[in-house]
This record gives sequence, C-alpha cells and structure tokens, in this order.
Amino acid sequence: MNDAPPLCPDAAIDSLGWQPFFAAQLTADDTGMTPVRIAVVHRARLLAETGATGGGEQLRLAHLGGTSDYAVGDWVLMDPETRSAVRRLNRRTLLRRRTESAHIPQLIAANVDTLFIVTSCNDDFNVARLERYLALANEAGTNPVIVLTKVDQVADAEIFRAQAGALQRDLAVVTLNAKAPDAAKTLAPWCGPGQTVALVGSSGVGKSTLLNTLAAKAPDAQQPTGDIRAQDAKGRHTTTARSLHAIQGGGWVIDTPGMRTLHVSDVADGLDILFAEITELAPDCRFRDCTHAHEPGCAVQKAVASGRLSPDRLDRWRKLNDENVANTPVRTGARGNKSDAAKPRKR
Ligand SMILES: Nc1nc2c(ncn2[C@@H]2O[C@H](COP(=O)(O)OP(=O)(O)OP(=O)(O)O)[C@@H](O)[C@H]2O)c(=O)[nH]1
Ligand SMILES: [Zn+2]
Repeated sequence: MNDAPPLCPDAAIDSLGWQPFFAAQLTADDTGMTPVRIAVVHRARLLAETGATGGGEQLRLAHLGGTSDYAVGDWVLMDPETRSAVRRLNRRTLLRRRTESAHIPQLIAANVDTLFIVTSCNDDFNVARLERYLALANEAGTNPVIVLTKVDQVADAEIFRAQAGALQRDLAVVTLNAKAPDAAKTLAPWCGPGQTVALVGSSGVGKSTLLNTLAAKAPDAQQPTGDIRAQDAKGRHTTTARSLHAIQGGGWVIDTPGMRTLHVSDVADGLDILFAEITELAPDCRFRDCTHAHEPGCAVQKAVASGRLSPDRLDRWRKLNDENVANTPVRTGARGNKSDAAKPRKR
C-alpha cells in the first residue's frame, strides 16, 4: 500500500447514503473504481444505483460464486470499464435472520439507518412479535421506529401507541394512515437526504402502501399493494423481493416481503438493549448465573414482586432468550472467536 490519496468519489453519491465510514475503507488501490449501491439482488446478477445519473446499473460479478454475499443497501466498488463488482465494502449495519431450514443467516438489508417496524391497529398488533423485530433492529445497529398503520380504522389509537412505546427505552412510535399523503410527512424526520430506511412487518400491514407514498416514482412503476392482489387473486404475499427505492425529496427506502414468523437467533446484544431493565438488574442477583426463575436473592424476581417489572414481560424475555440460545450456533476455537456470531448468554 502506498501513501497516495484515497479515491475521492463524486459528491452526488452523498445523497445515496455514502458516509465517512465507507470512505475510510478506500485505499490507493481503489483509485478509478466507482462506489455504487446495491438496489436489487437477483440470483445471478446485481442491480445498483450509481447516484450520478440517478439511474440503475446492471453489475457483472467479478468472481464466480453468485450473489449470496450481497444485500440490498450494500456499497460495492465497481470497475467502470468492465461494469463488474470488484469489492464489497464493510457494512455499517446489517439486518439478517436465520430461517428454520437455513444454516447461514439470510441477509435482509445492509446499511439501514432506521428500521420502520410496521404493524396495524388491529389483530396484527402483538407486543411479543414487535419485540422480535426490535431485537433484530438492535442487533443490526439500526434505529427502530414502530409505525402503526390503519389508524383511520380505529376510534382510538392511543392504546396501541402506549403499548408499543413501553417496549423499549426511548423508542419512537408513530401512528398514521398509510394511504394518506401526509404519511410521508410523519415519517420525514427519518427520511432526509442520504438516510436509508427499511420497512419490515407482517403481510398486509401496509408496507407497500407506505413505500408508494414515500417513493419518488410514477404511479405506473409502483409496488402492487394488497388491493391489486385481491383483484387478480394471485399469491399470498404481494411483495416478493427486496429492493431499494428513492424517497421523494430525500433518502432511500428498502421494502421487504411480509414475514410470517420471525425466529430469533444471533441477537444476544439486541435482547440486552430491548430488555434493558432486566439486563441492568441481573448484576444485583445473588448468583452470577441466575436464571431469574427460582433462585433466592434474585433482583429480577424482586422487581416482579414489587410491581416494578411485569411478569408478562419477564416471560417474554425468557422465551426469546431461550429461543435465541437454542437457535444460535456455538462456535469454538480461534475461528469461532473471531466470528461475529452471537454467543449464547448466561442468564
Ligand atoms: N384504511 C387503511 N388501509 C390501509 C392502510 N395501510 C394499508 N392499507 C390497506 O391494506 C392492504 C394491504 O396493504 P399492503 O401495502 O399491500 O400491505 P404489505 O404490508 O405491503 O403486504 P405484503 O406486500 O404482503 O407484505 C391494502 O388493501 C392497503 O390499501 C391504512 O393505514 N389504512
Ligand atoms: Zn436473578
């Protein structure tokens, strides 16, 4: 490596979400390369946003091995002559989940600043499921915001808002009608230039509707929503692929297909943040490996007895924690120590 100044990319990419974190990874060897952002990941090809023209670019893969290591939102250095992806830059944040059958976590989205966890003010609303998404967001390093849709269909959304707001310290919660144009204004604080948001939630809660409200694109290019799906009665899920879309007057939004069930794994740190009130009590327990179930001198049980901690919340913590330990592979040896996989935590 020599001391030549690193590549100075075009200022236009700032609006694509380029940050000093990515610039710091460039070396003199990267001179002449163009940073681009992955917009769509197909099995054998990648589509990227270049920022300069605002247009999409089809990327060739420089190496054999497919696209499984790429996520929507990734920054990649492209060779402008061959149009091939030369190097993927390290991620600032990474949302991923392990499906029941998969050994390797599935990548949901990379370099997301804010995760909009979408649920509606109806039967979809479920605090235990919201906690799963919060653990995922915390672990990824993204800022979670609970977005309660279909506020136009209930007399009073306050009860939903209050329950959601109690799930994690300093958690932002917004209520809106996803079909109303002012929904974009409600979400604007997180959607400024260069900001990246992602939408997650069950099928039918209004993610595609929100995407269409936020996105700066013509109506004929819009994401089909449940309304349209109902007409042609095809498929269970309206949204089938993840993709990056420009937000009107600002940042970028990543849509994700509705998730039926979200199993937790590799989220020990995310759970510690979510359940901070329990995490902080644990050092006061008499036993270092207290399970907060039956031990004498348990500070967590004491908090339940005095009414400071709800027994339901403690039950949900226990269930998620046990599931996380069961689903997170234990790696041993030097390689395992270097891995970013979460280790099972003692309780
Ligand atoms: N009244 C009302 N209807 C809504 C609201 N948000 C979504 N809808 C409707 O709910 C249905 C489902 O919305 P979608 O946007 O397709 O839901 P989705 O989350 O994208 O679903 P998947 O693509 O299956 O993951 C559609 O008929 C929307 O028009 C809302 O805030 N108020
Ligand atoms: Zn205890």
